[in-house]
Amino acid sequence: MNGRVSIREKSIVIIGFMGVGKTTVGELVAKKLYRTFIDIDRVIEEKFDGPIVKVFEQIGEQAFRKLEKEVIMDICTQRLKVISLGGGAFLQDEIRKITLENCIVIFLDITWKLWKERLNIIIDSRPVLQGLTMEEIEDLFNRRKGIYTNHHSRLETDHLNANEIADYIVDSLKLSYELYDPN
Ligand SMILES: Nc1ncnc2c1ncn2[C@@H]1O[C@H](COP(=O)(O)OP(=O)(O)OP(=O)(O)O)[C@@H](O)[C@H]1O
Ligand SMILES: O=C(O)C1=C[C@@H](O)[C@@H](O)[C@H](O)C1
Ligand SMILES: [Mg+2]
Repeated sequence: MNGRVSIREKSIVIIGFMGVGKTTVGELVAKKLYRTFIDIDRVIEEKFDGPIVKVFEQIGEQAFRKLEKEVIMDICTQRLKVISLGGGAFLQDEIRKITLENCIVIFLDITWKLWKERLNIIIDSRPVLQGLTMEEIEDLFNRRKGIYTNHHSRLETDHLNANEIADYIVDSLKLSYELYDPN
């Protein structure tokens, strides 16, 4: 894919911290835009026929990151998809570069105050959080902010439900299509 792809055809990539709602919102955005939804964690889970926690146990984080990169490099050059990344994908330069070049990258942001209320429902399925103290998780949350600073669009999600976030994304995309590709 090259720079001449119409903005209307570019795949949408959703980034942000673990549990912010990338998978939930991505699926809704895809439905609203009649596009295919791809969740990178799910692709990896299907390859391993088991949850991400098991994948980490079997191959370790380093091999997971390598696989995550390969899957994203392959998928993000496709058009007309909605793609939700894993929360750590943007740690890798090559992933940041290829998605920013080829896709519309949307950063779902959340404050620590709201995010920490969600910890209980996600901790069992997020190996990176397991065994950390609350202070260590907050530190990770703050350090990870830096990797998401490269994006095309940022949305503050505090106090919005997933459907409201998806509607906001769809509306802002339609506006940018009209602005940048009026035909
Ligand atoms: N806007 C929201 N308000 C409240 N809860 C939400 C919202 N969005 C998602 N959730 C809930 O938060 C949890 C995590 O959501 P989800 O799995 O979509 O996060 P994620 O960003 O894809 O995480 P990961 O980076 O680990 O893949 C789910 O239980 C989901 O129902
Ligand atoms: O933020 C992270 O490092 C991760 C987030 C999840 O989406 C999974 O990709 C995995 O649990 C690692
Ligand atoms: Mg997810």
